[in-house]
Amino acid sequence: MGWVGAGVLIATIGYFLYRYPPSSWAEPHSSSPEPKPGAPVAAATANEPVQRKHGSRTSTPSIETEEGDSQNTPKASASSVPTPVAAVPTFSLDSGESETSQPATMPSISQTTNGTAEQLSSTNGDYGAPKFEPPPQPSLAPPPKPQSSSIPPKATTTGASSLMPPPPRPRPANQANRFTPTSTLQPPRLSGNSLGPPPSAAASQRGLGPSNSGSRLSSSTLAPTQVSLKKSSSRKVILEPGFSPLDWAALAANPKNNLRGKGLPPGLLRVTPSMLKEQNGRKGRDAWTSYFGKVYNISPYAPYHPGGKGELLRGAGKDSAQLFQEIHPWVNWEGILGECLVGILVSENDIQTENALDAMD
Ligand code: HEM
Repeated sequence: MGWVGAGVLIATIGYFLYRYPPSSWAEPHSSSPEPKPGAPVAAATANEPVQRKHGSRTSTPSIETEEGDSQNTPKASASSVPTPVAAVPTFSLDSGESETSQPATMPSISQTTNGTAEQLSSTNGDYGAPKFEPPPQPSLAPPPKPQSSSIPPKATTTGASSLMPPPPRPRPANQANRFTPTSTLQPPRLSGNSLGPPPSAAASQRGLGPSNSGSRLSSSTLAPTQVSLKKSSSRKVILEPGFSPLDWAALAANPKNNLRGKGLPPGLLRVTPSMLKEQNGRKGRDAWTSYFGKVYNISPYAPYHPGGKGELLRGAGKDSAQLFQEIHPWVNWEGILGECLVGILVSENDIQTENALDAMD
């Protein structure tokens, strides 16, 4: 296949040389719009951007690109080979000094370069935009030459296929759609530069704190205000040394301490409401309280109560379930006062019947 392709290539080249002898190539740079490839010209003018973008898909565009710059020429010539008729004229321009044959296409380019904005606008909407006159080659000539004025045209014309993307970037948003890769690349950069994420994170923190400056925010985040608020709202008391929760745990862990109280018989007592009422912590008596049918001696725990002795004794001689649940339902009552269990709460009638039964015996 390689030999066949080479043969075809050679044949096409010979055909081009025969049809477009080198003498015609020698024409000066002057923009002489030859009407040879009328159809290609139109396509070139209108479709310049498209051709460069899409590359070799459209035969006409590929041809023009090849002509435009020697850089892309080799491949272009090969690709154009398949289309013998239309592609031929444009090729001749590519190989040598494309100025002669391609002027028609080039003029359109030059105009576009002059008014890049116009090109962009037209290209943005539809590529079938009106055909521009052919002052193209001038634009081609400038690119190779380092002329100041030629600089803008260079980008559009010579590098058209490759360089086209850059010019469109800044101006029209429509082009961004075309050059999806470039456009996509830019947005991400912008987003990264915009520091969207960092601000958002910081914003969240700021949101938590007051609307102050960063430094203030940091200090505020330390939450002196919140802490102070908790302190002010907190009803905890400063416990005396040796009365911490750990100290209480150590005390309760030893059964010899007899946290139930002195002078009580072993086993659970039947405590009537009247009996409970008498155990209010006054006159040297221990303070008892009931909690869901059980009676506890809370006097030993009073100095260890984080809420203070006074608060704890609010439940002395009565049921403390409501107070307890209102203030700190998360506290494990049984875990703390398990060793202080005195008995179970019974009604007065139960005690009377029991006493009657005992008397009968
Ligand atoms: C029955 C009447 C009681 C009252 C009126 C009472 C009241 C209080 C109060 C006002 C506080 C401070 C809450 C705070 O500002 O954070 C507190 C804390 C506490 N109380 Fe009581 N209390 C009672 C019974 C008990 C009992 C029987 C126990 C043990 C079983 C107990 C264990 C605690 C504990 C562990 C804390 C600390 C809670 C915490 O740090 O989150 N209290 N109590």
